[in-house]
Amino acid sequence: MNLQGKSHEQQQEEEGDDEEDDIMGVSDYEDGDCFMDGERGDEGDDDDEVLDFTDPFSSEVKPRILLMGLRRSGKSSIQKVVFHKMSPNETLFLESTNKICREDVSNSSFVNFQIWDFPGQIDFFDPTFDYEMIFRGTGALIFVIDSQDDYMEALARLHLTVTSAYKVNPDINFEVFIHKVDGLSDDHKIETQRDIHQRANDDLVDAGLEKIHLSFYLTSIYDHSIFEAFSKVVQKLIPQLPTLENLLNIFISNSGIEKVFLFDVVSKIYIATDSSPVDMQTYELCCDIIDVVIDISCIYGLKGAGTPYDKESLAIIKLNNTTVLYLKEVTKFLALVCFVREESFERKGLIDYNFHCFRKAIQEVFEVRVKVLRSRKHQSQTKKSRRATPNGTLGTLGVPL
Ligand SMILES: Nc1nc2c(ncn2[C@@H]2O[C@H](COP(=O)(O)OP(=O)(O)OP(=O)(O)O)[C@@H](O)[C@H]2O)c(=O)[nH]1
Repeated sequence: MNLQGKSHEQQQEEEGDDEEDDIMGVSDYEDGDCFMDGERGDEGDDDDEVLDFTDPFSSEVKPRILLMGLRRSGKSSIQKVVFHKMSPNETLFLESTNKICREDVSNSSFVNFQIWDFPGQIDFFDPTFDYEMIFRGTGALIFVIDSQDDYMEALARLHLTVTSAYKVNPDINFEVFIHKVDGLSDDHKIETQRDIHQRANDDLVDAGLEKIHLSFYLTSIYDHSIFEAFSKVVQKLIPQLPTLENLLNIFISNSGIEKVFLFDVVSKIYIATDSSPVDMQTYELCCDIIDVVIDISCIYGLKGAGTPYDKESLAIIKLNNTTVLYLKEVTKFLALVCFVREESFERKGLIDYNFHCFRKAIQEVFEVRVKVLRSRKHQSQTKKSRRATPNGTLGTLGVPL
C-alpha cells in the first residue's frame, strides 16, 4: 500500500492555460507530458470558496430531509451512524427522541441539507404541530420501517404521513427505508420488501392517490446499505447530478478508468458516479479507502489545529486483483475514488491531468449555483431595504436616511 497522506509536490500552475484544459484521451497521451500529480496550482483556494456551502445565504435553498417513522424504528441511529461516525453497536444506548431534532449537515459536509429527526409518537392531529410549514420546505421524506417488527402499524402511519405531506407539497420525494434487515435471511428480505411495497401501494390506490411514488430501500446500520440508500436519496436532491455524471463519464472514458465515485468524505455518501452500474463491493471498498485516509491521518498525521482531510490528501492502494484504488481530494468536502487497472495506472500523469480538468469543470458547475444564490440574496436585501426606508427609518446598514 502506498499511502501518501500529506506529501505531494505543490506545483505551480501558470495562469491562462485554459486552452490546455481539455480532457486528454489515452491516444493524446505521450510519455513525458508533464501533467503531474498534485497539479492544483493557484486556483486551489478559489474552489474552496466556490464550493463552500457554509455561506449563510445558501441556507435559503437548503433542501430538507425528514426522517420519520414509529418509535424505535432506528431514525436516530441512522442519523448518528451516517453523519457522526457512531459505531452501530453504540446506538443500542441511544435514548428515545422526544422532540423534533433538526440538524444542519452543511457545516461538515458537501451535502447541503437539513435532517429533521421526528420522535416516533408525533401526532398529526395535534393542532400545535404545524406540519404544513414543515412539509412545505421538504425535499425528501424518509420513512423508516422496522422490518424485524410487525409492520402493520408502521404502514398505516406511512400512509397517513405520505398523504398529509403530499397535500401540502406534491414535489416531495418519498423514500421508504425497510430497516434493520440485518436480522432477516435473504429470502425473507425480498419477501418483506415485496409485501411492504404491495401493501403501501395498495393503500395509495384505495385512496385514489396512485400518482404518489414511493421508493423502497433495504437498509441496516450494520453494513453499507444505509450509506448507499442515503446516497440515492441525496442524489435526487442535487440538481447538478446529470452534469456531474456526464463529467465523470468523460473523465473515465479518456483516462482508462474502470469506475469512479465522487464522495462526500464526512458522510461517505456518494454524490455521483459514472453511468456504469454500482455494485456493493465496489462501494464498500470506496468507504474503506476513505476510512483508511481519515483514520491514519487522525491517528498519526494531525499536527495542531490541522484537519484529517485536506488539499494534499491522496491515497493509492494496489489490490490483489490487478486493480488500483486511487483517492484524490477534490474540495474540502469531496473526494474522487477511482478504480483503475494496473496497466492503465502506468499512465498516472494522464489521469492526473484529466482529474485537474474535471476539478475545474465541477468548480464551474457549482460557480453558477453560487452566483444565483448571491444574486438572490442581493435581490432580497434590496427589497428589504426598500421596504424599510419610506417612513424615514433606518436603512439596511443602520444609517439614518
Ligand atoms: N438490528 C438492528 N438494530 C438497529 C438498526 N438501526 C437501529 N437499531 C436499533 O434500534 C433501536 C432503536 O433505535 P433509535 O435510533 O433510538 O430509534 P428511533 O426511531 O430514533 O426511536 P425514537 O427516538 O423513539 O423515535 C436501537 O437499539 C438501535 O440499536 C439496524 O439497522 N439493525
